[in-house]
Amino acid sequence: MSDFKRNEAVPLDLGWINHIHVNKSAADRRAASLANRRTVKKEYQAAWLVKAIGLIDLTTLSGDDTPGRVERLCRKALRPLRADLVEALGLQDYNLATGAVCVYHEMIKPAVDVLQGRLPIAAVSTGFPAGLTSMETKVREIELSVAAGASEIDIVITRQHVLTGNWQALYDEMLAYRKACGEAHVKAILATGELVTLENVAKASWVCMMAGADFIKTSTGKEPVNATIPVSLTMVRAIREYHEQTGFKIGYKPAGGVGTAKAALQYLTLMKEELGNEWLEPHLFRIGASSLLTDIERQLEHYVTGNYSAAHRHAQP
Ligand SMILES: O=C[C@H](O)COP(=O)(O)O
Repeated sequence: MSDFKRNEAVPLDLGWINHIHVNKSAADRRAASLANRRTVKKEYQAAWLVKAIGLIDLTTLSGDDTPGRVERLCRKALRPLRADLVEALGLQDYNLATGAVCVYHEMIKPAVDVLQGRLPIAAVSTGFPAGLTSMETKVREIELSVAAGASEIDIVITRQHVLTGNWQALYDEMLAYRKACGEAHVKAILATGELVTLENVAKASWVCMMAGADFIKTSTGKEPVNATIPVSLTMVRAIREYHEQTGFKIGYKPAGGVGTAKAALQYLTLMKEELGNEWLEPHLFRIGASSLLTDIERQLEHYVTGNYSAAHRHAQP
């Protein structure tokens, strides 16, 4: 991470944005092939699942969240696996924890109380999940979340800017959010399930990166369709090309509906194949998920009790 240079806004190039084209059937074919990949050999899958734990933004974003639930989530984030599993996997000397926790603004304080700086806190701001409060309210929400102790802010973009092709408005919005975040890293949630086409997903990815987003993230988890492999392929290829053109490395966060070890392995494989090992670290890759850790723990338990092959019959990356 030593040569890591945080993204900075670059001028919006509308000529470039308007010419972006995505070959949907090629993306679909590539996505279908990913399910059969053998990049990660079976014997390494347990190690990859342990790695995946460190990439999770362990999330609770429910209307009935309470301080008690968030405190429990944070304790789980600090000790993601049961002690017997840690011992069986030989991980006693490894400081295993999730990448971060992700909560609503009102739940930052209980998270701060438990984590005490040991893990980053990501807060969803800007009128999550629809993002349809006033711009003034959204910017203020970011400022309050940063002041409360969030070091990462997951913003939601205004979907109508994409749906009406108003790229300048999206760029200006993202610039304002990035400025309000200050030193806190900003993840731009595109809500891809509401953007209709992969072309829109690609264009929105580019505009948000050009306006200074540190990460681009698929979904809030509240849209009818959340993270998918074709959408992810489109976004990580935009990240790859943005890096080639500007030298800035942007992180990627699939989120919403990523609930199985099998899905996590597919996303790790995708990142490795499209962007390389460097993008398998928490400063460039997170998986936003509320239930994934439970399934990973279950699969690792099968692994240490010898039932791993059976458990992973359908989980080949
Ligand atoms: O940002 C994270 C998502 O809201 C989590 O979605 P999930 O509950 O489907 O895992």
